[in-house]
Formats: sequence, structure tokens, C-alpha cells
Amino acid sequence: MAAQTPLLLSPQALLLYLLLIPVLLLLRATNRRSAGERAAADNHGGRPLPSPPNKLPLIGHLHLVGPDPHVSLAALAAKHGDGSLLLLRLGQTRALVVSSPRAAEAVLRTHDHVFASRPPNALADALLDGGADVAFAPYGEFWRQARRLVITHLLSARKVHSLRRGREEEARLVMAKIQGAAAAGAQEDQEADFVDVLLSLQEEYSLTRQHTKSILMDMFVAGTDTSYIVLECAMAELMRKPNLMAKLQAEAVVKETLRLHPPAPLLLPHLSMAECDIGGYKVPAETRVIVNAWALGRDPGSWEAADEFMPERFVDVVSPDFKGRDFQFLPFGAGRRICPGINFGMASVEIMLANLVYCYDWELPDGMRQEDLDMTSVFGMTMRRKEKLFLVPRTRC
Ligand code: HEM
Repeated sequence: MAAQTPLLLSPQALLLYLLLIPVLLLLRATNRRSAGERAAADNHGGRPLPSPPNKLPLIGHLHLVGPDPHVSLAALAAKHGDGSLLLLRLGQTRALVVSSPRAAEAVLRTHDHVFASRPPNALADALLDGGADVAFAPYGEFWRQARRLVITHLLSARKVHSLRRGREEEARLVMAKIQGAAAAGAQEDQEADFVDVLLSLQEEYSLTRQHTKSILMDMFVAGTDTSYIVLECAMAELMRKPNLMAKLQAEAVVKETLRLHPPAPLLLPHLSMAECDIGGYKVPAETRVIVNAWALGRDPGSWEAADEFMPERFVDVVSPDFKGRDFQFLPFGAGRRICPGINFGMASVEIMLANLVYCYDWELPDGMRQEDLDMTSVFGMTMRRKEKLFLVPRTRC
């Protein structure tokens, strides 16, 4: 009688069991291996890198990484790491998290040649034709050529200087918009300028149409979002400390904003191309490396009052360099993969910030207090403010 047939013997249940048995066996086998064996396997027999204990089958440590990965990775590194390095399994991927200036220096300077590649990235593959750009290209001849092109012809100090008029015009247009005036006028089109340059170099660099498109996309995506994020965070921090507005030094404010709110808090992922010894640990080839620039910038061991917004720390003293020489401050990364757009980005943000603060007094909207300003951020390709910043301008000039 059907009603008396035990449920476990139904054909569906049997099928389910048959499908589950290999998975259950795999889980048992994984769990039976001692922590030491697992660590040794992850470290190719070397001294085991510190790693959180509660690794789950299949997903590894993914469940420990929260919606703000830079924050949860910093907390994990503090709890389970040795203060510098932490090994995670993110699904099938082995990832080394770097959270101290010393370890960052080892990875991005001492052994930069080993860690200068990029892991495959499905999003970049779809958008940029699998590494036909600079930012996501694996280390190799194509990347070297594309980076040389970008540094020499698009982002050199001379080029950035020559685009000064364009930036001034851009700032003027924004001020005019704020004033409510019609934002008309001759605008120097920087993107078109980049297109012209790239088209003129197609032969010299053997650029295909796809290369040209991908490099332009790099310039556009890497350039606009980051600069805008820094500007918005700088204005939000200044609203919380309005006394700083008056004695503003745009450069110091921008540096301090980059320290507390780096738009790329985990840089871009690096990939090791060979086995390498870092601080006595063996890091295997093909390990993803995540440098937590956000944690470095807030490390109380490197910075006094690390969580305080204090632009004055960058004024009139020998302050940390942000171009990849001081490893407690890496908003642009360091080494071979350092951002090639530093001068371009800094020039764009500084001129806009100086104009905003010089031409206007800024107030919070009616009824809003400084302490109501929500400084939380959301993590994505870049880290941006969760809440849009709304301010009221009062004309000064
Ligand atoms: C404040 C503004 C900016 C910040 C904070 C910033 C930050 C960064 C960071 C953290 C990286 C990754 C470094 C690494 O992997 O070690 C990077 C790479 C890159 N950035 Fe920027 N960036 C900014 C502006 C720009 C601008 C204006 C451009 C170009 C117009 C640009 C183009 C690039 C490119 C092409 C790469 C990839 C370099 C490579 O892989 O060789 N960035 N940037």
C-alpha cells in the first residue's frame, strides 16, 4: 500500500540520497583533515599562514566577509592574522590579505615583480574584452605597452598641465551651475582629446579598435568615479568641521580624505606569478593578494588619532607620501601597478574643491545638524558614500 511505504524508500528520496552521498562524503573527508593538514596544503608545505578556523566546505571563508569587505577583512586580520598577513579561502580562490605597512612593502616593493599580475575578472572580461585594457590586464607585454602608452601620451605631467584650461573651464561651469546661471559655453572636451591621441597612436602601438575602446573606458571609469568620490567625502568631512573651511589647504584636505576614505579601499586585486617567501611564509603562485589600504590608513600604530579627520597632519611637516613610497598610506597603490592617474586625479579634485570652498559658504539643509551627516559608505567597484550629500550654497564671490 502506497500509504505504508516509508518515505525514505520513495524513488525521489532515493535519487536525492544518491545525489547527496558524494557531497556528504566530500564534506566528511574535508572535515576529517586536521587544521594543520589543511593549512599545510594551502601553504605548499611551508610555515602555515594564519587563517580563520571556521572554514566551510565549498564556500571556505566567504561567510565571514560582510557587506563592507574592507571593514570585515580588517577585523578578521586583527583577530586571526599575525598583524600583517591572513590567508582566506573565498570559494575556490586562495586570497592573501595584507594589512600592515611592512607586509604591503614586501608585496608591493620587495617582491613587486612577483605580485604584479591581475586575476581573471568576469566583469572586466565582459566590459573590456578580457584584459584589453590596462587595469585588468595580466602582467605581460600587452599590459607593459598599454601602460606605457597611457603614461606617456594621456596622463603625463605635461599632458595633465596642458589640460589645465579644461579643468578651469569645468570648475567654472560647475560654479555657474551652482549659481543657477545657464551652464553654456565652450567646453574643452577631454574625452575627445584622449580619443584623438589614441587614434593617432593606433599604428605605433598596434592598437585594435577594441584596445582603443578598452583603454578609453579605463580612463573614463578609473578617472571620473574616484575623483567624484573624493570630492564628495571631502565636502562631507568639511561640513563636520566647518572651522577648517576657512583655513583650507585643498591639497591637505584631499590627502586626509584619501587616508580616511580611499575610493578603492582594497586597491585592485593583485595575483602572484610564482611562489614567494613573505616574512617566512611561503605564498604559492596564483594567490590573489588583497591589500587593505583602508586599514593601513586607519592603523593607530601609524597614525595619531587615526579615525579623526585632521588635514593639518599634512601641512607644514614632513608628512607621509601618497605616491607609493610610504606603505601606511596607499590610496593609489604602489609598485608596478600603481595608479598612473595620480596627477590627473589630484589636479581635478583640488581645483574643484578649492573653487567650491572659495566661492561659497556651505550650509546643511534646514533642520540638519553636523552629527546627522551619515558617513557610512557602500562597497562596490569603488567605495562611495551611502547617502548623497545635499548642501546649500551661500554666494561669497
Ligand atoms: C583620486 C583619484 C584616484 C584614485 C584614488 C585612484 C586609485 C587607484 C588604485 C588604488 C589603483 C590600483 C592600484 C593597484 O592595483 O595597486 C588604480 C589603478 C589605476 N588607475 Fe587610478 N585612481 C584615481 C584616479 C585615476 C585617474 C584620473 C585615472 C585616469 C584617467 C586612473 C587610471 C588608473 C588605471 C589605468 C589603473 C590601472 C593601473 C594598472 O593596472 O597598471 N586613476 N587607481
